[in-house]
Amino acid sequence: MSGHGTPIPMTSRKCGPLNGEAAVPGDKSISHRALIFGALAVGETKVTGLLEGEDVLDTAKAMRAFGATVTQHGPGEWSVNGVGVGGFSEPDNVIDCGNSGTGVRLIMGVMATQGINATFTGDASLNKRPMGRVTDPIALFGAQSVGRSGGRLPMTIVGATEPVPVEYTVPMPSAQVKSAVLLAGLNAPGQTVVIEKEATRDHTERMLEGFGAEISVEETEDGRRITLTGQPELKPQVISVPRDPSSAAFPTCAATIVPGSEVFVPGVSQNLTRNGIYTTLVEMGADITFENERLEGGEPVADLRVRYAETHGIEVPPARAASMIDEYPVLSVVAALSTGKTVMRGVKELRVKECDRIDAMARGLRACGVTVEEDEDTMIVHGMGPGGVPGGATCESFLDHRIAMSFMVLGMAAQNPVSVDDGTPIATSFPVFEDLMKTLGAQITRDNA
Ligand SMILES: O=C(O)C1=C[C@@H](OP(=O)(O)O)[C@@H](O)[C@H](O)C1
Ligand SMILES: C=C(OP(=O)(O)O)C(=O)O
Repeated sequence: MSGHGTPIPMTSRKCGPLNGEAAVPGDKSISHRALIFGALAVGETKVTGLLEGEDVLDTAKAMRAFGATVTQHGPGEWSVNGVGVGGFSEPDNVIDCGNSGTGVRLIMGVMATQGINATFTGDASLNKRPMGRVTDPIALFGAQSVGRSGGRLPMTIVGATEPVPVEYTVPMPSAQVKSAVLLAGLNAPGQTVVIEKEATRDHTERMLEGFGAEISVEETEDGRRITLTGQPELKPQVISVPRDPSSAAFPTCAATIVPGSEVFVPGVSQNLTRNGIYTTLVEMGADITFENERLEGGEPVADLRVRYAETHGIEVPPARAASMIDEYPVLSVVAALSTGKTVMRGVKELRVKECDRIDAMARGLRACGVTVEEDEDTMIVHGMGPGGVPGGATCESFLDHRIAMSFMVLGMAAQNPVSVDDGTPIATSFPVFEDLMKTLGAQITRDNA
């Protein structure tokens, strides 16, 4: 697959103990939202700790194309001069969201009720992902869409000129869909209601409140019922983006499986809608201490101290899936190096990420000598115990950053080197992954350097 320039094959070799500090970049979900909400506020929003990964940079470009002024002042330090709710102008060109499902889906939601049209595209991975989950609800507001068959990008959205508010129950656990509907509701008069049966990451709700919108959340028998009053004036904010718990999962899992390791991972968001991986690792026997728990920019954060531990398989509760959805690939690596089997159910959403993540991990793990069972909604990894994975394969990353990073982590503890055919997608979410892991002691090489 192409989409990120010339592929860069990478290899990770068994290494000695990982030691030191792993200060991972800012949270990707919050970074996208900081730029989008900043673009909808009247005045200047200031952001520090913004993730400068490709996904977020594509959202920054998109916000400029819709009329906001987005400026970088220094590393992670940005400002956004917004145009106000309903103030987007029609872009002159196609909006390319690269590899980012979050970017395209949230932006489609925002522009869908602004009486303008826009055409969206992405890379070879994004153009395969389903957009019907957003175009269905935005049609209720009065927006129209025409894309490729199967609801795929490239796609044009004809925004509603006289949007009506809606009540919508999100049919799958998806923070992107929930957020797209809320963002569309922002420019509809009256109250838009979104119901989610299972709680998903709540950054949109928190940020809407922070920017001054009228929003309430009720826990009901049907799930979380979110009510938003449309057409508020959003007030610019000063946002400090916490470090990304999804990125932090990579050094955390690496330290857990490489004997003798001790790694300090500072300032990681412990938002309950995001921290399922840490609960799961602790249940598996990982040695993680949560130090200096505090609030930063309205998000709970902690410093993690992670030491090597022998881990064992567990049944991961399906109810936890939404809070760790992006971490199953790297969890399956820890599972392979644990004793006993790890059962992951309720994970079919993994099949519609940057690639089919169940299939990608199953293929790569099997090539490395691990037994994996799967069905549509389940992945079961038969652990080979500490040090027990043969490795020695080249795994496909399918334009998926999390798959590429997961196999790099596997290589650190497998008996033989593990390679990926292409490491370039890592730059979408964790551009400093390679350098950071090498500083800790990982042996990662670029094979065509
Ligand atoms: O809203 C967000 O920022 C995200 C939601 C999740 O996607 P879904 O909404 O498709 O589950 C997650 O996988 C993605 O990395 C980021
Ligand atoms: C699924 C992911 O991102 P997105 O849907 O934004 O492409 C991810 O980062 O793991």
